[in-house]
Amino acid sequence: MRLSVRGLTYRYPGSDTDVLSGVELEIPSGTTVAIVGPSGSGKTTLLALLGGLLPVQDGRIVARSSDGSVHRVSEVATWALQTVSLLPDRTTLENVCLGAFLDGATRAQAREVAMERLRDMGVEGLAATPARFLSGGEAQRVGLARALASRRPVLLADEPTGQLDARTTDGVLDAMMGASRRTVVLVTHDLAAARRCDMRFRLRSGSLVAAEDASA
Ligand SMILES: Nc1ncnc2c1ncn2[C@@H]1O[C@H](COP(=O)(O)OP(=O)(O)OP(=O)(O)O)[C@@H](O)[C@H]1O
Repeated sequence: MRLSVRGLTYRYPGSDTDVLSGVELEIPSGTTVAIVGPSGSGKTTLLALLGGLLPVQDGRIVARSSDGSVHRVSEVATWALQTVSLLPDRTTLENVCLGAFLDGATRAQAREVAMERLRDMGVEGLAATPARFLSGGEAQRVGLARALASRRPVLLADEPTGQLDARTTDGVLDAMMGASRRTVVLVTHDLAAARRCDMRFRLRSGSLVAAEDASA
């Protein structure tokens, strides 16, 4: 799924400045893209606009599949958010099954794919644990497993490794960027994660600039 962003400008209601001004972005199908930039530069806002959580005020966002058909990103994307919202009284496995139910999987299919994604994230031992007992980092990995349990071709991820140590982050990124060849938009402060992406952009003064090296 190819994503195109043209002239995207956004201002929060009541504010007198644009958070984003004229953002241009072209993401070929199956490409992983990191969006970096200082705190408050508008990264989460851009992701929210991409996924339809905020209404587009000015500009255009299009998702196009290889046959040329056009989609709303919200219909083809799955999310991994900074603050993971799991159902606290349901088990880890049940929470991850929800990702597969999004695609219309049967209960048996959902359980199979959910167990695979939990293994990818190294948390399969927690399958039967109610989500309310998980640590922050465990919950984050379960949230990512839930996102990846869906076959939707676009993954929008906001700091999905923010609560993980470096070694765990590596394994999680392997799974996230692995075989499925999704189009991934990753908002991150984690330079190691940004460097693993095919392309990197920095938000500066409301616009995106190519970031060869994600360090500055
Ligand atoms: N609902 C809102 N109403 C008004 N202003 C907002 C709202 N949400 C965010 N902002 C402002 O928009 C700007 C961009 O915020 P955003 O969360 O997109 O930045 P960010 O780059 O993701 O930051 P961080 O790295 O700290 O998560 C900030 O100045 C923030 O205060």
